[in-house]
Amino acid sequence: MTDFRKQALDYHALPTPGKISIELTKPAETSKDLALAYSPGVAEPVRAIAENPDDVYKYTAKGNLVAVISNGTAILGLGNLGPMASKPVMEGKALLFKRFAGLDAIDIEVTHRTTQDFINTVANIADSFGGVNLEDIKAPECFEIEQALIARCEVPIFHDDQHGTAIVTAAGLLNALEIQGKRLPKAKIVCLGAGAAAIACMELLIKCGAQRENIYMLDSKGVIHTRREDLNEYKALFANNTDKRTLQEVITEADVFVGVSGPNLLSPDDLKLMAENPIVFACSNPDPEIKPEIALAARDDLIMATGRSDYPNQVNNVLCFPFIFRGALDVRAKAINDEMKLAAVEAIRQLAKEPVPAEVLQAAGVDKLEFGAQYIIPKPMDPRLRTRVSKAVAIAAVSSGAARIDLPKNYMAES
Ligand SMILES: O=C([O-])CC(=O)C(=O)O
Ligand SMILES: [Mg+2]
Repeated sequence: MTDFRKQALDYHALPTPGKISIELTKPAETSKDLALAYSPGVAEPVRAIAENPDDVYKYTAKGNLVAVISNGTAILGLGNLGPMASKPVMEGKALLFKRFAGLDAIDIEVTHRTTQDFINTVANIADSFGGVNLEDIKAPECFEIEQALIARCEVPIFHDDQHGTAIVTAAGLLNALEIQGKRLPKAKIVCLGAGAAAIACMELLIKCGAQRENIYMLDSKGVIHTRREDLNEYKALFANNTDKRTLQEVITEADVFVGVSGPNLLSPDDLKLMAENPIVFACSNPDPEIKPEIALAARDDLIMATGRSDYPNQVNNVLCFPFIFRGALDVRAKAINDEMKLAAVEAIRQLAKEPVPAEVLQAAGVDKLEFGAQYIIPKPMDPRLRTRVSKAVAIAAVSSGAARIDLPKNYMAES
């Protein structure tokens, strides 16, 4: 067993199995405490909520609680490994919600027969939470699931692998293009992968100014083009009217490569075909489409990002999901809409242009971080993400009509 593998397994196993637990927020020591916490005192908030449903936010933990729900059908870039194998990732998301946004999160892994079964399960429990983060659910079912749940639920439903990934990709890519002296409306973009993250990333890039006809998406069968007859309705939106069929043909003179597929699918020779000053986001987790050291050896005019914590430029939905939920829950948003997503893109993007505090440099283990090829996007442990992104999202929720309450006083004021 490699050293790192053992460390990772020990981290999860010792001293207590798993990464999360539940703690109490009220005293529960004396008979008096128990009389308040449980019978008979608990009857009082029961009656209050029965009379006024919004009181659930006043008397329970709902307003600070997120459900992280998966069926394990697309765990990271590892594939369909089942609900229980997804549990470490879902606990990991709960850890990140708590660590970065102070939100309590609980993982729920659903075993189901039909897609409708999964939808019913989630819809029937969604009200217990302030919001639902759907995670690692395979395409194309994930699209139908998210749409059905948004229609049925009163709390925000957010498929992280679609929108979290898309928001962070858009923020990083807009900055990388700026550094490379390029513009999104002109950029030729190759997207390797046609799953949840791919479709959502490209749709959001189009909302940010990319041209649909400049996008070449590839699935396991090659370029998605208008003459293919095997496309589902989501892939069909990206069918390009082209006679190019291979990765090598479409990546020639491309400005941007976005990989949301699997490990080692981009070769140094492919990379050499790209236009000058290219941008490569190799975001498959845990193993990118090309390793940064290999990519940078092939091209020195490259801006390179991965989904991982151990290289510069981590384009990973961790920069988004804790904060978009923080902002949404703090104004009791009914949904997470496009206005809120675009506000998150802009807030993440702008933060990378500001001087980096010493504590962030220390946590990142580097002496310097300055907006440029090695620093296109903030670090996950930057505490300003919480204030900036959550605030931008909450304001957008209020102004777009998704919020059920106004911004709290002095919301996310920075000290
Ligand atoms: O977990 C991560 O690092 C990012 C993510 O959502 C995925 O790859 O599915
Ligand atoms: Mg995921």
